[in-house]
Amino acid sequence: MSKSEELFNQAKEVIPGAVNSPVRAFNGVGGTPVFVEKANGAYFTDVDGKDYVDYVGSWGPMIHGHNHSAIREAVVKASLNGLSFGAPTEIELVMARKVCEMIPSMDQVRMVSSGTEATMSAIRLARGYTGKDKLIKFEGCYHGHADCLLVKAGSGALTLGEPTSPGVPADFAKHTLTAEFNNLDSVRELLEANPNDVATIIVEPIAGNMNCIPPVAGFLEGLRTLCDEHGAVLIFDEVMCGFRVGPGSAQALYNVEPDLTTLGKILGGGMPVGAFGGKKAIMQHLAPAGPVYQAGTLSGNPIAMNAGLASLNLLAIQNYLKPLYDYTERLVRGLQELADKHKVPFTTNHVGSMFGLFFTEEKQVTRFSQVVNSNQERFKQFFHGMLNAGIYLAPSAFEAGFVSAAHDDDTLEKTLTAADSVFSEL
Ligand SMILES: Cc1ncc(COP(=O)(O)O)c(C=O)c1O
Ligand SMILES: NCC(=O)CCC(=O)O
Repeated sequence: MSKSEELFNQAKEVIPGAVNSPVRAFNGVGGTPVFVEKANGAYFTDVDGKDYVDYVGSWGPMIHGHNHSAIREAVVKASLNGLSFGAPTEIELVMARKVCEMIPSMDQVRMVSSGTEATMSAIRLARGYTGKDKLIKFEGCYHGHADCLLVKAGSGALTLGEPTSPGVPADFAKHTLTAEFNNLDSVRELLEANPNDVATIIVEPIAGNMNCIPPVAGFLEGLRTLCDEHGAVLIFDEVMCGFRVGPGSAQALYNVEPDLTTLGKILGGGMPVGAFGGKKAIMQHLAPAGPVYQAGTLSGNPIAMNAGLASLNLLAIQNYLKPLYDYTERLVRGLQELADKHKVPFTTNHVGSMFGLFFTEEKQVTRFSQVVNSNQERFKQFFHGMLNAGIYLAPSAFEAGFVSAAHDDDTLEKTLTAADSVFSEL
């Protein structure tokens, strides 16, 4: 038995499903999750000493590669002054200015400790600001595990077959309306059927929790217009795509300004950080400036802020993201060529350094239903073949993949060599 298997069996005794977050389990692909010992650059090493080229990157934060010296040094240096104070610090001001400067639609920002807290708080704020209760989200989008957002959710909820979680009271879920991603008519219908009731529309501007689906032309612009027409707050959940598709995030890439933005992952450089922010007129409703309550013992934690600032500062380096985009393009093109060579029905999506792989006859995937109908069995075989060859992809067909600044020609060659052999056996 491998050490991972041994640890997995022991962990099942004291941790539900042996993991502290369901997506880490291999329920969607079968088998035993790999227990990690350490990580460096584009690789991690498991407890049995095997190295993997990592395309999960801790589910997004590791855009600079694992164990980046600038971030590690920022953490070590900050830790010498104490770990948490529960009182304001200068680094919080520096970090807030940095975020608002990089994302100009954000006049003000509040730091939290996870993406879940960010979206949950942004929704409460939108409801408090508008005095309305209903929200619109999109089937297959995941915004963390707050009750009102675990309705037809993506990511692990979808992988485990419980997109609407038991434990969410029907009285809460009834305020959550779900539309189809990339389908403006489905949103318009909901708004018309619920006049003056919709507080907010929350969307991942690039869907990354139902595999990877970019917005079709006009979709985000259309949401902006519909929100303006119906007095609803537009929230872009950029927890995943924020800073990954450009320093200004998806809203800069597509040139559409939301009212509120939620952030996480890259924002903390690997430490637990989330944030929400946006127009001052809305943010001023937040306690203690206004009446909508939101709080956190460790919010704005000095170690996390220093790690996050180091992460954001790296993104400011000239042309920093270009090599990641080039790598991602070469990766998906290479995989497509190999799939074609071995006559495996397959297509890909990518934006910036996010990508999605689909085992399907469809030429282009733009809708949730196409993802759900793609060949899950093929994905599982592909996943395990790649894992065996030392290439770590997300253990689910409903997750985006990520490239980091540490991926290079060598990791690309390893990946494509492995894929050539795995596709040949599908
Ligand atoms: C788009 C999006 N929003 C919110 C979340 C929730 O963030 P967290 O897991 O940090 O709570 C995630 C990922 O988990 C995400 O991908
Ligand atoms: N795309 C899925 C996530 O980012 C979630 C990570 C987690 O729940 O551990």
